[in-house]
Amino acid sequence: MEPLTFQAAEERSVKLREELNQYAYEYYVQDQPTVEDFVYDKKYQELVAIEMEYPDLITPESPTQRVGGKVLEGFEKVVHDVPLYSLNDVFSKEELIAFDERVKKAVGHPVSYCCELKIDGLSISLKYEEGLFIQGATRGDGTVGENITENLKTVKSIPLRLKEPLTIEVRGECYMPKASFIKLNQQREEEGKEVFANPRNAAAGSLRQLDTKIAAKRNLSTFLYTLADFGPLESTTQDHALTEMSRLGFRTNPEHRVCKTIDEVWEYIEAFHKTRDQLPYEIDGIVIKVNEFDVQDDLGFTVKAPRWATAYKFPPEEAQT
Ligand SMILES: NC(=O)c1cc2c(N)ncc(C(N)=O)c2s1
Repeated sequence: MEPLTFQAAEERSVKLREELNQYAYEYYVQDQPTVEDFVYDKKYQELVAIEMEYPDLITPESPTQRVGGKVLEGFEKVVHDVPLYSLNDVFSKEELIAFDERVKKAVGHPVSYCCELKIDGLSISLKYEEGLFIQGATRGDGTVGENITENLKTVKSIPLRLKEPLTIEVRGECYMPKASFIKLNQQREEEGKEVFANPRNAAAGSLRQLDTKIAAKRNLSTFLYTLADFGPLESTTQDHALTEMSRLGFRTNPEHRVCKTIDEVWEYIEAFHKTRDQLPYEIDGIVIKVNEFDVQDDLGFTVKAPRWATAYKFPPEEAQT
């Protein structure tokens, strides 16, 4: 086939990138692929060939930028503009009711709660400038984390460009699905390497790799759940913020639910305590947040944790006898 002129190559690369990023969004974010792998692979190879012929055509959101390949000397430190808070845990229904009583007493009226699964992964913070992914960092101590942007670029569910050119910052969890964890440990056993104790350690170990090619192969995924810098977004509740993050292209957890009473919260907790083994990812509890952001602002924070949220922790799994 005759090599394309620059003009033709530019037009073709724009179209290929749009198609490939849409396919990847359907597969990795919506879990609803619409094309077979071979369709994706064929178009991907065509884009690689065009970008090799005309490297100036490469853009930051090109899917070819997700394969990793840099070997970093180390991770730079990142100071979080908005600190990542930690949560006060509760371990019983009684403690949960006491949390609700404290909230109602402080606020003076009943509130609704947004309940979300507590994903057993690694907290991450993602920064976007005019829609472009510019920085990804670990939680660290909540104020200072590590810059792991290069590794996070290889995580296919993290959008390299948002569906709107917004300047925002979001937080969430990077995790390894149970199936990937089992496969990875089988491989490591065959290679005589030490196996990971659990998916959380496997995800953390993958994101701490200085060779980004290794992270790219670890099939990590994400659920985003906090708007840290709203930019121009005007969500007034946590539930709406999740909808907005999903609209912008982030992967959010579909199991969240707004509960009007603490009894409803307890029903939600019991339901997932029973069924969590059927989830394709590990959870270690439920996060309960006052849904309305103005009420969150009224309640504020203690030294380290929000007064408007708590984490109900499941008892450690009964040892599988
Ligand atoms: N430490 C924290 O603040 C949180 C930790 C987590 C976690 N591991 N999974 C989900 C959520 C959530 N949906 O809010 C939070 S919030």
